Amino acid sequence: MIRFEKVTKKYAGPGRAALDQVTIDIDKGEFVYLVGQSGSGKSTALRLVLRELRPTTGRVYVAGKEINRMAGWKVPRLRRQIGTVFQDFRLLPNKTVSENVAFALQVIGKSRKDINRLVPETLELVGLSDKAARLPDELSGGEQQRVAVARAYVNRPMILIADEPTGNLDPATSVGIMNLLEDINSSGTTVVMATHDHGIVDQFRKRVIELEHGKVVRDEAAGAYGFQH
Ligand SMILES: Nc1ncnc2c1ncn2[C@@H]1O[C@H](COP(=O)(O)OP(=O)(O)OP(=O)(O)O)[C@@H](O)[C@H]1O
Repeated sequence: MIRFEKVTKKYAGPGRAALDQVTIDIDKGEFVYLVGQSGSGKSTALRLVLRELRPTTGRVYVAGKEINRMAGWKVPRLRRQIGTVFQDFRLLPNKTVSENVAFALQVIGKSRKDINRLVPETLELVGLSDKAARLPDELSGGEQQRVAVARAYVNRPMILIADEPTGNLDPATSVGIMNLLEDINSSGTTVVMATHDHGIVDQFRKRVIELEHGKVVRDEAAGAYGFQH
């Protein structure tokens, strides 16, 4: 589903490559943690999958297509198949919960009929049916992140990318978000999650890919957060 083939990404300016000859293969339906210290290259890897960046050398494949070569007009279609969740939620403050989730479908031209079916169904899935008419600032952090997950998943993407999704949440709330991500993963969506959250990685064992200075130093099925921590 996602393949990095000897991917090197060097940003402009001096300094070492953010990713250095990285080869990774992630199958459909996997749940993978990307771990590593700040600056190790996790966000760069995620941005390459979204084609927000292109590799300096090497190839990135998503669903069998080499996305660096993909024509620009096809990129929105690629991104439509990838849901994203971030540490800071990124909800639209003036839209209700329901409108935030609906907006993700409106911008890709879904019909009113589909929107009216998918939004309540997805809010139910994340346990927020009763908060549909609230504004984001009337919700707890955990609830806001549930809205963000609903928004990422409402189009049933083949891949869900989560960059530090539990970074702003307390441990109990984080467990709730992980349960949701696991449910989404069970439906067949491939989940790639960059995280510093030792507790979560150790509790919800999944494949762990560890980066250090832009290189893969560990790739372990059902791994712990790290040996050194
Ligand atoms: N837009 C950019 N321009 C130049 N250098 C960048 C840019 N983005 C990231 N870098 C550098 O690339 C390296 C990898 O950064 P990246 O953000 O991928 O790491 P990370 O593992 O996601 O870190 P964090 O856990 O802090 O989010 C770092 O040295 C960083 O300073």
